[in-house]
Amino acid sequence: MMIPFYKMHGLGNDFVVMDERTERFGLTPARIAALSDRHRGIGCDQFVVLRPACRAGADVFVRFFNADGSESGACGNASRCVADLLRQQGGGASSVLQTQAGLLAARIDAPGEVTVDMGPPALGWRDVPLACEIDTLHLPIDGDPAAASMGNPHVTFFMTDLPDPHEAGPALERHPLFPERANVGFARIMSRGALRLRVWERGSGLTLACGSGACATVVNAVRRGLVDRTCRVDMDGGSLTITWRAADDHVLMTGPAVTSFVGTVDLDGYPS
Ligand SMILES: N[C@@H](CCC[C@H](N)C(=O)O)C(=O)O
Repeated sequence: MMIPFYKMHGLGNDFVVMDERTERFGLTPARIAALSDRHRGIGCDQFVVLRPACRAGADVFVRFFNADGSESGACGNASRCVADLLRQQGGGASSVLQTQAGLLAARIDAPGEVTVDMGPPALGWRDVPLACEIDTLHLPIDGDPAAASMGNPHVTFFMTDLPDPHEAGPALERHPLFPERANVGFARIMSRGALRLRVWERGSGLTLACGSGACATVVNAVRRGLVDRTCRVDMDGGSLTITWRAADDHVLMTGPAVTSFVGTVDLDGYPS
């Protein structure tokens, strides 16, 4: 069964996008993990599945899966890519994405440049979630990290020297305090308006950029009084501009969305 897909990326955080709006392809977690494999499959950090929207006002229902086949409620970089894909397919300059974490409004600022309203962060211990009642601004873990949910769980370490995320990332992702695992951000404050970030992503490992991680890091940095509400986030793959709007508590993320190529894949060669 030959199935079309889009290969897209936001700052090098790369995606396979499959459109199941008219037909289902049997995309089980095992099949998604196999397709995401960089050596034996197509290869991507996240696998994105489009389905028909079932909420009023939404244009499409978007599901995000990590390279290991696990599902996430949010993916900032992929949200920008899907909004730009809808534009390429004849949609307008704005769209509404239905996700597991709620409705996200997206606006095309220019072709390939997108702002997504990622909604308000969730800052309660149950929201992240954490395993027990703890102040999310100071977790009892070496390095005094903070936690926040942007529809997915993030923990942020503020440091003067950034470590190699491969060293501490895997153990922190599965720390007992995070019952659903966590995305682990290592951030260095550069000024009130800029920070440097590397993220070890739950289910995918180190990526070149993490949109929801950039949002969570700015939220945590603002809560700690370290940066202003609009902040540039520099990652290995490039920069995003994040604004945590005081008026309504929403987090806005602006950055690029790129289509690398369109292809087809024979799904019969992959486990079902
Ligand atoms: N790359 C993403 C986040 C993808 C999901 C994450 N790994 C999770 O499991 O929550 C982004 O750009 O936000």
